[in-house]
Amino acid sequence: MDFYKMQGAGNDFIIINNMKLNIPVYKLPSIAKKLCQRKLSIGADGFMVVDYPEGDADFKMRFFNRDGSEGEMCGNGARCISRYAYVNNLVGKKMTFETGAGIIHSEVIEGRLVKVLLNKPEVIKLDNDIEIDGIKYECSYIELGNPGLPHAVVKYDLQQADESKLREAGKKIRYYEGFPKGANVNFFEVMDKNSALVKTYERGVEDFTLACGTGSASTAVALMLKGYLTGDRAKIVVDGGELFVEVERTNNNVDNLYLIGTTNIVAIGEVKDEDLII
Ligand SMILES: N[C@H](CCC[C@H](N)C(=O)O)C(=O)O
Repeated sequence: MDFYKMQGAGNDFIIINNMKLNIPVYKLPSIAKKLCQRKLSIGADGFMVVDYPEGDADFKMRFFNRDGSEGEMCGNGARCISRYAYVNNLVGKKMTFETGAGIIHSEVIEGRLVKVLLNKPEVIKLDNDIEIDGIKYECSYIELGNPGLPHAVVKYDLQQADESKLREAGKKIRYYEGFPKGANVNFFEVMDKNSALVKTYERGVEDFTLACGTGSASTAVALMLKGYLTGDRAKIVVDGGELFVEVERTNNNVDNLYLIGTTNIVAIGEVKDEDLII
């Protein structure tokens, strides 16, 4: 089984082409779980599969978290799979693909840089403040696409933060009863009118990742609509690098939401994991 290991802003993925491999879909979650284990296997935040499209798009992207759960979408994953499809001659520089949250339009701008038109925010609750164990959090809730990928956007003094307290908070908010699908928890600290620091505790990874693309985009939307950020382009600084988010909107209505950033092909290889019984 040939694979690519890629990362975008430190969010890392294993990618395979199931149009060649034809692995039955029901086997994919267990393969994801196995291969994404750090130290025991290749290790990654997520496992992505290029598959035959159901409609007119160029291909279908299936996204699995490292715990084997299927996510509706993944922004950094979408950027990486775009470059994967391009370098493997499956598509040209511009492409469309199906995801669990809807169709994605994407473009390999040049070299490692990819720009993805994300699914629109279908749910935006800007003032969704929450209280857990007596601690109040300024929080917004956003779902990208339909069915939507759930994101909480939470204010936090990240530069002063105690890592283990932050992780505890992330874990609690991720399972907060007010979020029926659970949520990816994006803690933010505004840097200036055009940039913010973001750290995401991810559903399905159940820990912080070095970056979350849809989380960074959801945060940019919430911060622009709340007036923390001005202009229509934001720089989001994450532990694994930088992402850029562009928001085209009519007042509070988001028309187009773009995620831009570099991708990195780490390795191209063949899976030989003896623990993997396919
Ligand atoms: N890291 C991803 C999000 C993965 C979504 C996943 N954690 C879930 O909620 O199923 C991103 O760049 O957008």
